[in-house]
Amino acid sequence: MSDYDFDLITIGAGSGGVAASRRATVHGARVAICEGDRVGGTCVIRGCVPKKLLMYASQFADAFADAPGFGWEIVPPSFDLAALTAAKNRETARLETIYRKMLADAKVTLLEGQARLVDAHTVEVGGRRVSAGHILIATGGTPSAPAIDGLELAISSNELLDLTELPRRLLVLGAGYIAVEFAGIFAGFGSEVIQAYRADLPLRGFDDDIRTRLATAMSERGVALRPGFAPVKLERSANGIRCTAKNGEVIEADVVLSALGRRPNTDGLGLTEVGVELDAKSGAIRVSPDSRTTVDSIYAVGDVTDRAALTPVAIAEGRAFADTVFGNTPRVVDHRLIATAVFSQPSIGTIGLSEPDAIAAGHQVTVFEADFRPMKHTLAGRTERAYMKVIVDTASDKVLGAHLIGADSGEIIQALAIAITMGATKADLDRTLAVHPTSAEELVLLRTARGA
Ligand SMILES: Cc1cc2nc3c(=O)[nH]c(=O)nc-3n(C[C@H](O)[C@H](O)[C@H](O)COP(=O)(O)OP(=O)(O)OC[C@H]3O[C@@H](n4cnc5c(N)ncnc54)[C@H](O)[C@@H]3O)c2cc1C
Ligand SMILES: NC(=O)c1ccc[n+]([C@@H]2O[C@H](COP(=O)([O-])OP(=O)(O)OC[C@H]3O[C@@H](n4cnc5c(N)ncnc54)[C@H](O)[C@@H]3O)[C@@H](O)[C@H]2O)c1
Repeated sequence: MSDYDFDLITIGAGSGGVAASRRATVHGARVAICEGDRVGGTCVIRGCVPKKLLMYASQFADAFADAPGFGWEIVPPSFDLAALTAAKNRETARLETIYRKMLADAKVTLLEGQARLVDAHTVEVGGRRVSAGHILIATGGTPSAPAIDGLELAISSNELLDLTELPRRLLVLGAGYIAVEFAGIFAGFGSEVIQAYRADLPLRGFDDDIRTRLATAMSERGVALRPGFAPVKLERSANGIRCTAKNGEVIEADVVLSALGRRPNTDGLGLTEVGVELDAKSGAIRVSPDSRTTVDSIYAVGDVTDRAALTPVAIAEGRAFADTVFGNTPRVVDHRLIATAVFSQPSIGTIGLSEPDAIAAGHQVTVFEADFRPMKHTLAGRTERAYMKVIVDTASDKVLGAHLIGADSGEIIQALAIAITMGATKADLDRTLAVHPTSAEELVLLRTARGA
């Protein structure tokens, strides 16, 4: 028995913190977890889960619009955001109860309150001091607020998820995951959505063939895209909120969503005081590949380290930490091959290198692509197309990246990710029998290289 109260104190009961804490108890560690808000963290309470529930709700708009093509007669449907928000709140409350039970079942002590480091082994939380051999920082991130005059008039995704009244006009600022997902969701609900962003296309860093098709699909679905719009000022107007761009362009809306990125939650934790270094630019905790900070007894995982702000990554980092420190099985998470989905409408699934990144990494590439109208859209009368792109290393035939946009891409990419993580070659895709009739079968029917 050590002199410490616990073997591990985790700060933050979100995706990474809960996963690490539970895994540490499997290895016999005595664990406490501190949480200053709701157990479950961003993903469960104000991120992935409620967002996906809202996305499902939004997709009924497509179903109603498509149904007459399949013989259904639809009386004009109506939508009640207050009813949806209440249902969503019930579900997140249910999940929070499950998370609390999971911690209790694993014998993880929950210490409620904002935690702060006192020294390399001591944490203060809820007016009490507790000590541990190791401390894990898993405090996640929070919406960032760049220096834009009057930005406090805008709301973040946290508040948008709790609206009970549908805005007639919604202005979405930004073009990352959160911006495109919520622009699509609220357009489906029936709001007039304008999405304004600095770049030419949404989703910087994604393959350009996906970005251009997303912009087309969003515009066709009624989201008014305003590229080249760098917001500098928000102010109240007679009819709502007026947002002005650097070039003088003005957009007016009833509600403005600021989706201008997220920053690591490090304020007030006492990190630098005990010697934990932060990255000067991002403010994230600096960690080694095995999640160790600049203080030996303190580790950090998840969004607070700004490696890849995704739930499965936070969970994997948390478990790898626990296995390394308490399970005598040193291992690190490979951040090079991360599959991800953007729940835009239509959704995007992607893994591996984009075409420019593959070329920049020194690969000679062969590109295979399929651009087609999904079968369901024929009777529905939709013009929207689906697109799949597979990037292959010409010399080794290995698949370097796959990029999909179209219905169910967020689902399809998970199965493809298994093959690509195993090192699949294009020949492996070619010898796989198709599942017919599906959209996903196009992935094993790609015969002609682009430009061939
Ligand atoms: C709108 C939205 C949608 C998203 N959708 C997806 C998605 O579809 N798929 C996906 O993979 N990812 C998604 N993400 C990202 C995902 O939610 C995060 O990557 C993930 O939650 C990170 O987990 P974490 O453990 O690092 O932090 P978090 O889950 O943020 O947990 C951190 C916890 O620490 C607590 N905390 C902070 N400071 C203290 C303190 N001083 N004392 C005590 N407790 C503290 C917080 O209250 C919080 O509960 C989304 C994020 C947002 C905002
Ligand atoms: N489906 C998913 O997996 C999912 C969904 C939501 C969020 N997330 C995670 O959360 C992270 C954060 O998402 P996000 O959308 O908030 O951030 P992001 O970093 O993806 O996008 C931020 C956007 O804000 C813009 N921006 C930043 N500062 C600006 C300024 N001063 N003026 C104008 N524009 C500015 C950027 O150019 C970009 O378009 C994502 O990177 C992702 O890892 C994942």
